[in-house]
Amino acid sequence: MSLSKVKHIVLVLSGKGGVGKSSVTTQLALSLTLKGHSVGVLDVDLTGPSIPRMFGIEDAKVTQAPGGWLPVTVHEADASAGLGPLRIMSLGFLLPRRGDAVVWRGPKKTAMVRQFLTDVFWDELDYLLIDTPPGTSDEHISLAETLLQKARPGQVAGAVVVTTPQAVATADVRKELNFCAKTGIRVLGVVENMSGFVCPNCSECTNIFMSGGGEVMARDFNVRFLGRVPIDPQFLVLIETGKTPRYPKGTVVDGQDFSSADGAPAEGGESRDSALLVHKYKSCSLAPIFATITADVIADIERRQQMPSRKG
Ligand SMILES: Nc1ncnc2c1ncn2[C@@H]1O[C@H](COP(=O)(O)OP(=O)(O)OP(=O)(O)O)[C@@H](O)[C@H]1O
Ligand code: SF4
Repeated sequence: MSLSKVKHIVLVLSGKGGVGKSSVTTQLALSLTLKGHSVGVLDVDLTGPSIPRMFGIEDAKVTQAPGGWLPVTVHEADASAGLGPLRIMSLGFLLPRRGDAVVWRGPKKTAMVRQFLTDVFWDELDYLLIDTPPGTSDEHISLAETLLQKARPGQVAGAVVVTTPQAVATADVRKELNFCAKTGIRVLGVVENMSGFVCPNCSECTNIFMSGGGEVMARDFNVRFLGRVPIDPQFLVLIETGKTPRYPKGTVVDGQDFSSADGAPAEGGESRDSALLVHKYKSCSLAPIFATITADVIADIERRQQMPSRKG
């Protein structure tokens, strides 16, 4: 069975589209591999699979093997660099026009989600991150049901819920948290994305929307608040063009100085080689923020694993 070699499954959820669920999935995956873990990403966002684009592997081909579809490798493990391997499977690889949204009706979508969970051949993985469609739609419910049926007890570690300062004001995120409670999926924590802005022109990180709502909401639902992630246009540049992030002198994000040295060549240059993404990401102002979020999530999962399982 495709999930049998996977240690922990983590869902990435958002009540609303466009809040940065795929970029959070991408950065969690990169951070986990930078900590030496073997990681898979399964993109079942049928509303517009964006994971292949984020990793710069839109043109990759998936092959069918006796064990199922073989995921695409972004980079292999590198023991000398303490790097774990990263593999991706996305519905986007199977669409004739990459980036298209799927217009199938309910039953076909449900069948596809089931097939995705059972027919992808994952090798040994410490973490499988699942990028889910936004909302609490049919795909969601089907995904949650199938996942809980197919997974071993305790294999689904829980969900990271992504929101933005504006989305907190809507009912969508609360709906998502209620959905988790109803389906029995533990919430690992809430990430408030697009919380502030790392300006490319001066060294300020400015709060352009009210921030802090995610933390209040997490408290209301008695779940962990994992942190605030600012909008960093350099992250977009990295994803869209493959250019290593560069910052004006004096740029301090989350207490860390990111000023780029004048004239110094950027690591990895401007090559679109997806294997270099993880190395370039280390220069991004969001990397230390995600390193902390990831460490928190790992610690929580490991702590729970050590707790004696409750019977009955
Ligand atoms: N913190 C951030 N800094 C800079 N750009 C960001 C950040 N978060 C998200 N983005 C960008 O905003 C856009 C939307 O983000 P993303 O695709 O991750 O959202 P999503 O919630 O997965 O959307 P969808 O509902 O379409 O799946 C992307 O271009 C992404 O790169
Ligand atoms: S942070 Fe500075 S450069 Fe950026 S928009 Fe604000 S004032 Fe302008």
